[in-house]
Amino acid sequence: MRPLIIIGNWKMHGNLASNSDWVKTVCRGMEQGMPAGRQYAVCVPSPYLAQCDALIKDCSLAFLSLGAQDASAFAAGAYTGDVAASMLKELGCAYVIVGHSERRQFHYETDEQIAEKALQVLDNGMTPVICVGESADERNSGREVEVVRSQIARQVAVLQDRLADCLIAYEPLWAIGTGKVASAQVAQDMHRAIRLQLAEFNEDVASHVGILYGGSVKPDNAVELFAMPDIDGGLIGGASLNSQDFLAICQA
Ligand SMILES: O=C[C@H](O)COP(=O)(O)O
Repeated sequence: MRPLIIIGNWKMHGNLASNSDWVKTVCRGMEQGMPAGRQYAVCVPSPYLAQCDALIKDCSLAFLSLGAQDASAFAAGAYTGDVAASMLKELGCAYVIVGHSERRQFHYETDEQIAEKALQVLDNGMTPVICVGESADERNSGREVEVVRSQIARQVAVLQDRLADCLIAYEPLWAIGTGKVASAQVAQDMHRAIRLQLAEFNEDVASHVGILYGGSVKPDNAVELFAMPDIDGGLIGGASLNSQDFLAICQA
């Protein structure tokens, strides 16, 4: 049985004061009791990892972890501005998002680079959250499954059995930050397609991999999405910035 995993992604938002309020509010809310068997995390901007690590450790909830939003594809070296997976590990991260569509769009990341990043994250004992998803044009021209299959195939080619220790986040680009959530059935259909594709490679990997949905998840649509058999949780952007909304989604 795969656990439900809900991960907030603050993207490039936050400051020292608001981060502290957020973590303290979420911890207080979670201390009141959460549905059993779930895992939660928040992926914060790199400069705030140490701060948020200390705040999360202070509340010592075994089911709440810290995550990062990207890692270098290299272990160390002359890569100005990049952050190595080993550094993220030292700062308390359990999860690292790789290949978010905003990294693909603004930093021209390729599937091959994303797979190398995932390997670095795995080699340092953390869980990569590998993002895939199609654009509105690709869906409108009926190519959504083909596009996502090609992204997944490139991950399989590099990661092989190690995919069993990764999470995949299906995030249709047309649903990110737009308020246009994929219907639960549209999301389920793509999650199913991803799982079937993984099963073509290895049935054991397919049954173990958690596939999260991301794209305009809100407290009022989370229950229906998370009830789908192949949706194993969510990657939450905008709604994770509000501690009460994030808590409500975690409790959905
Ligand atoms: O990483 C999160 C996704 O990009 C979803 O963002 P959103 O919830 O603001 O649509």
